[in-house]
Amino acid sequence: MLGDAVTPVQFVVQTRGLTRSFGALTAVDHIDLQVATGSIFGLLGPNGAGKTTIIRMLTTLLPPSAGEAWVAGFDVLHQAAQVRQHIGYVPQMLSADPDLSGYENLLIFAKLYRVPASLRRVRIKEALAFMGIAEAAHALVRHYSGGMIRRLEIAQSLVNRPEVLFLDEPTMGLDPAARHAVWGHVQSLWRQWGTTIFMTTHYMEEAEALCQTVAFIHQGRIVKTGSPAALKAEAGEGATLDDVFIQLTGESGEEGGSFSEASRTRQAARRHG
Ligand SMILES: Nc1ncnc2c1ncn2[C@@H]1O[C@H](COP(=O)(O)OP(=O)(O)OP(=O)(O)O)[C@@H](O)[C@H]1O
Repeated sequence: MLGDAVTPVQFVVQTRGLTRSFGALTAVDHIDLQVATGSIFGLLGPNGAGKTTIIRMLTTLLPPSAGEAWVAGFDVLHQAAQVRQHIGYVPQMLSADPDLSGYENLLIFAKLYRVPASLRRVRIKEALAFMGIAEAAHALVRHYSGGMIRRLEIAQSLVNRPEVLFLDEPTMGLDPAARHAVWGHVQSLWRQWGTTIFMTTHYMEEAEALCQTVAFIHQGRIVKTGSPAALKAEAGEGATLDDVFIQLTGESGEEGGSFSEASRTRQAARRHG
């Protein structure tokens, strides 16, 4: 929780040789990462590059096959409970219950995170207001738009005031207006609370709008790290971040069957059928 860390750390996420295999497949291959405390960091890469697997290891949901990782100063393997107390995680898949109100969904998360009963109401109201959905707090989530559901899911992860917030494809399947609204709320969260954001995205425009540092991952390996501006300059005059993506991975960030498929899945799911 904010202000609750044992010692302030310069790098709120650090990995050394982090590796995860599934049978013969090495999905994440000896990753060394350092994410500065208080920054917005973007992990970029094509479908199947290993982004979600990295997030799942950093959020203690999946044990590494080899290597080490620390989040908020705690070892993900040996201090998993402490890591969980200091993070929020918004997965790609839907995590809100459509048959409950927004308030009720947040109450479940507040209990899961063991927010003291006396603080729950305040924390929930604060998170709903922060994400701009206070007025819909008592409506059933099945009546929310896709953008509102996404903002609710982020609000859910804020009730324990996380030091680091992991967002896996935060605007997947949203229309441009809803996407911009999510960006605005993520930016104010970062500005006002100083929360470190660790996100993945396929949208290069999103990475440019939000991230100070990005790392490109391809076939389980980090192939380039830097600021969007520096990487574009290095790629050549007039290069866009999409050009950098194509140069490094041989694929386009926003096209391709599997991405479209994933996007459709999220769009279909966002209104809960
Ligand atoms: N539980 C699992 N069992 C077997 N293979 C897996 C498992 N989880 C992921 N993989 C494989 O590991 C590789 C990396 O997957 P991962 O989901 O991390 O990629 P990604 O970059 O997040 O892609 P996406 O954008 O589709 O989420 C893929 O080849 C995937 O099929």
